[in-house]
Amino acid sequence: MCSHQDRVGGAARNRRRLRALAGRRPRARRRRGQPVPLRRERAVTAPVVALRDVGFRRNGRQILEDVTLEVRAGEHWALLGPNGAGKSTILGFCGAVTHPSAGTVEVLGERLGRVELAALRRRIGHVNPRHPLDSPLSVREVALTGITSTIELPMRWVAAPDEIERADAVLEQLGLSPIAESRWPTLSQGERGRTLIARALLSDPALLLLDEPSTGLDVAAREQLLETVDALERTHPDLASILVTHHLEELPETTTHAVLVAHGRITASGPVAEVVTSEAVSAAFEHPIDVEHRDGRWSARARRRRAVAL
Ligand SMILES: Nc1ncnc2c1ncn2[C@@H]1O[C@H](COP(=O)(O)OP(=O)(O)OP(=O)(O)O)[C@@H](O)[C@H]1O
Repeated sequence: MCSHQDRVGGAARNRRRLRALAGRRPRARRRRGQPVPLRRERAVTAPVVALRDVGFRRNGRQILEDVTLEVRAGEHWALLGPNGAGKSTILGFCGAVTHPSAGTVEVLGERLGRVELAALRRRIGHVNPRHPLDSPLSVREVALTGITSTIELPMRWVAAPDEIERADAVLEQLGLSPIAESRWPTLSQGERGRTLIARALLSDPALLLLDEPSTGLDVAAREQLLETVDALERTHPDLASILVTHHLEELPETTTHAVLVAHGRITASGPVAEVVTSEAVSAAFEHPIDVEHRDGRWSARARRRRAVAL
């Protein structure tokens, strides 16, 4: 006959054995008075961007109304819609550039209006194809301006050896090492785009904003840029991104969610396969559009409303 102690010990051993079989670790015992730890799934899925009932009014005109959107770590959103729909204005909130006229915007857990925008912007990677750089900085130097959060290299600023090492590691990741010494004015549009992604990553952001990153790229350069964006899912798994485009062909394969905007309102939002459909896209663009999804890539063909009489 076994004692109570033995039975308890045996039960504990059994539990440990069962946990080991299930590949689970024993739960750490919490002392009385210690704070309850965040559950893993809650910590991982806390929104990186949260827009709630956002409105934006300028010069007596309602530009955005009732915009609600949540982007979480590891999600890659596409922001789609016709010209003038309000995409850049929404991106302006996500990038801590613009304050809303109504509703609330939280970026990286900070409420706009209660935080210094410039400090918040330093934690956001922003890829803008109209990057206003004038000096002939090298690719490595442009990437390093991601650390200083400036367009030009600040006077008398010298990168520390570990910063140069980090910059070179990111350039290597993005296939830019062979042109690390090339000067900005001599770069092709595609090389510039990838250099700006390197610059954005150097600020070690939790959020990456890509504002029409394929603008001005030929079809091959566009594919290289999209490959670079797709690789981020592997190299930066917790990064959240929002990409603005008019063209479904410019959606990276790793796009997880999409939001359609028309006339300042969200017309559809959610997992990309549910949102990027012929019906939803046609409704947002107010035009019949056939959407296709093949081999991970999207394409759209606008139908003519009526046959042209010859
Ligand atoms: N600060 C502002 N003052 C006045 N009007 C503005 C302001 N910002 C945006 N708008 C107007 O709001 C509308 C939405 O602009 P926004 O740039 O967000 O659209 P978009 O979807 O990005 O357009 P596009 O695809 O053409 O770049 C446009 O009609 C624009 O003229």
